[in-house]
Amino acid sequence: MLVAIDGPAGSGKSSVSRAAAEQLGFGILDTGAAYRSLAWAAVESAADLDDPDAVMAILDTWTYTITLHGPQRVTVDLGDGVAHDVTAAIRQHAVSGLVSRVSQHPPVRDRLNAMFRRIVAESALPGVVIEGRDITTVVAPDAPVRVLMTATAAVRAQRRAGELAGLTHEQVLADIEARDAKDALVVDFFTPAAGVTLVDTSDLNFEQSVQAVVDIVRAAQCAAEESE
Ligand SMILES: Nc1ncnc2c1ncn2[C@@H]1O[C@H](COP(=O)(O)OP(=O)(O)O)[C@@H](O)[C@H]1O
Ligand SMILES: Nc1ccn([C@@H]2O[C@H](COP(=O)(O)OP(=O)(O)O)[C@@H](O)[C@H]2O)c(=O)n1
Repeated sequence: MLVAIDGPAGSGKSSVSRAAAEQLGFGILDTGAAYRSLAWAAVESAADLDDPDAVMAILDTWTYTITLHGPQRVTVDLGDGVAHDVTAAIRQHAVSGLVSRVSQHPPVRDRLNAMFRRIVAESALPGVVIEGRDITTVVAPDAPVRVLMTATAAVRAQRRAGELAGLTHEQVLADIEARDAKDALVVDFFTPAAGVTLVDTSDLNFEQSVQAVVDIVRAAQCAAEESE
């Protein structure tokens, strides 16, 4: 079973999807990690992040891996046979500020979307939660469970501020609003598409958010069993 989850920065998609996947015995594919790794790779190769051809050239030569269960581990081989562990590097604030520049290119998105579908198809897991910005609409529009996770900008900034030492709430709020605005030029992750369930986590704690997703998946599993 495929569970598609989208949402803006700090809505809880990654952490909630991971915990829900664990409870369900499913894998988890964090698609943002690939865009982050691509931005990291572009900087590492001194490529122009705004030039789609330069970014596509990296996709032609790199080898990207990500774990679908257990602790997340992400590696990038830039073509020289060395698999760099970028798990921590791609979470750095500097990388977050650059990702929208590589994710804005339509051919880059097409290539990564094909990679995401391949990773899921080859996983041989009973289910995979796949989370990002355009999973419910572009990557897996036919997924039996599709969720848009939201929270107010202030709540999202508060959650992120807890992770980013040294930045004020105002700085974090300004950063995520700027990134969301740039990302939203390419994909709409603020309004649920037809058939997508909205989960607003503004007034939910972490456990309640996880439970909301697990409940939606269990209801879909029951409905599928009944129709068999
Ligand atoms: N419902 C929630 N209530 C409180 N904290 C949450 C909730 N959901 C997520 N968090 C915390 O907020 C932070 C950002 O969540 P994350 O999953 O990284 O968001 P996203 O992937 O949407 O950017 C994490 O530290 C996470 O533990
Ligand atoms: N499906 C996706 C996932 C991420 N992204 C891009 O990757 C960036 C990082 O995504 P992320 O999910 O790791 O970001 P957070 O919401 O965790 O901060 C986003 O700001 C988008 O630019 C995307 O364009 N499409």
